[in-house]
Amino acid sequence: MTAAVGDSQTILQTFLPTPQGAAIKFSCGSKFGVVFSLSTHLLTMSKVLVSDPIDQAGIDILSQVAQVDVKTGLPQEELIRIMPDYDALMIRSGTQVTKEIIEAGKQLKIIGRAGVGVDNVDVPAATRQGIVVVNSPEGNTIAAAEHALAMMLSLSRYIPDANASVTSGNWDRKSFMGVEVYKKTLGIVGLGKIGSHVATVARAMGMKLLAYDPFISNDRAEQLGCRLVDLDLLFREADFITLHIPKTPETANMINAETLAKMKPTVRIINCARGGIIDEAALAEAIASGKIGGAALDVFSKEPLGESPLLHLGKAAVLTPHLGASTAEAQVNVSIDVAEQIRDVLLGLPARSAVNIPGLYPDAIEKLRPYLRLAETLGNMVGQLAGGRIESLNIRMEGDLASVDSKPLVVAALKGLLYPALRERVNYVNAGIEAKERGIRVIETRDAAIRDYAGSLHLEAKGSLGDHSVTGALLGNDEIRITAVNEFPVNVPPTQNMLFTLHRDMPGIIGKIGSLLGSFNVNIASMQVGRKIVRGDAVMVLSLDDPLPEGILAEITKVQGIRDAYTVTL
Ligand SMILES: NC(=O)C1=CN([C@@H]2O[C@H](COP(=O)(O)OP(=O)(O)OC[C@H]3O[C@@H](n4cnc5c(N)ncnc54)[C@H](O)[C@@H]3O)[C@@H](O)[C@H]2O)C=CC1
Ligand SMILES: O=C(O)CCC(=O)C(=O)O
Repeated sequence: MTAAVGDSQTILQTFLPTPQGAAIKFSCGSKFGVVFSLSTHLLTMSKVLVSDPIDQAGIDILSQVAQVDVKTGLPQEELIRIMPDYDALMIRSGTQVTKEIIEAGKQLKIIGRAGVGVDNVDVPAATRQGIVVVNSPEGNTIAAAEHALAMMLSLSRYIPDANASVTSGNWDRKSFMGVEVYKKTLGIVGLGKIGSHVATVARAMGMKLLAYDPFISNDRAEQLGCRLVDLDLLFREADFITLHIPKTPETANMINAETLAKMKPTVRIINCARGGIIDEAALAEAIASGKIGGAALDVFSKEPLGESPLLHLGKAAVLTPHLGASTAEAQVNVSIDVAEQIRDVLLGLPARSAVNIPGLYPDAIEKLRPYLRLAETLGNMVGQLAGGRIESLNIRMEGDLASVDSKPLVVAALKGLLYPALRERVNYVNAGIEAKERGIRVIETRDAAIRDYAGSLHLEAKGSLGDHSVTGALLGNDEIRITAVNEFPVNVPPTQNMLFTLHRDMPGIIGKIGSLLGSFNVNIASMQVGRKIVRGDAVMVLSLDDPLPEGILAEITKVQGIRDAYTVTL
């Protein structure tokens, strides 16, 4: 059930994921008011669990709209136990959000990661359950880049060991002869946000820059003063190598015994990205045996690190406990960024940095919002017309829509298509995956030449009970119009209770349907017939004030000339 006050109604119906309850927006003087969940007839405030240390700035934002419980360092079993109470979970890198925790989150609508990497969240499990996962893609970029640079300089000048030596009462100037970074070659693996900032600063320090990133253009690399090369060449030529990539199946163990063997014996490796990108045993062995110069590591395969050969490498290794994002500024940034998104989702608004909603970025949403409603309505209608098992959904973007990013429209159409089967369990997060799991083939086509309306959408569902199509467009003020049903032209707004008939266009048929509905006390609000030729096949679309009583469809199909009849409830 979804209930809303004032203008938030549409937004809530459209965007609130898995609303086991309903969200109500109240105005109470603060910017957003308070969010309540209405479940089993009880009005309760939304609850957010913060399970890692998060800057107070974010907690203050969340407290305006929800009850916030800060409970850090909880064991998995305890998290699983308390998860059913919460609508949102906010974390840093400490909490491992496993499938079990997600499945326990029966009310959970959003997981907010106050940082970049979401590798501590089982995103596929969250997606499957329709839970939005958001992160803060830029809040700690500078902090992480500066940490990598600090690590590079610390390692090249042995600062941690020199400091330990002085604080132990020594004055040893011979043991800490370092190297300069000026005119040395820095190999940057991953030229995204953090890698780019590292490049900018390293260039200013007079370093020569090589970069490997298969998803970055030569132009962008050139702008940053980097030469894009293949990984092999980067490994062979770099004096320093710094990693700024996510951990993925492709990047796991990217630095291993074999790749280490290609590197200069003086090379120093910096990893402030993710543990597991380096084979730690192979790295420790390469440093201990003098095959490479050293390493500075902020991230590890297992955190906390515990016993490891990396602990016994003296000044050739600089280790920090995942501090890349640990600056006052970054923690405020990520906390606010993620708290705002959690607040928005609890209020039924879209999240700006959802990692598991395909193509639904704020700009796209704003531009497409009326068309998303259109796609969802048409999906819902065509699904109900087709009935049975849907084998494929063909979505044709027509007119102006032929040139827009179709992903959000496809997701919206699938959400509508699956709504009759899954009700509130389907949302923008899981519509794609739910369709795929049901074996529904999605075919997208475009036709800019169809110009009956500025932009229209045509959906055709092929299913076990037959094929049906609906076309729709928007009138000037964003009003939805159904403009064709099974290729028969009509012009009707969608309404809550609709009846469609496929029939032969012949005298008296409309009257018969009217009388029949009247005999069941069903009031007709409007009626329209679409036909291509006089006395040929036709479609009748009726808007009804009341839902059709049980059994009446069968009666309608007995009327002479009626081939089929369908109800659609929106
Ligand atoms: N130590 C810490 O506390 C922090 C660590 N990080 C980590 O730093 C890493 C980079 O973060 P951002 O720069 O914000 O991400 P980003 O997404 O802006 O950049 C990542 C880059 O890696 C590239 N890439 C992906 N797969 C690749 C592959 N197989 N080979 C080469 N390049 C590949 C992408 O094209 C992209 O340009 C992430 O793993 C993130 O989790 C981020 C913040 C703090
Ligand atoms: O939350 C943290 O301190 C870690 C940050 C991080 O690793 C990330 O943002 O990817």
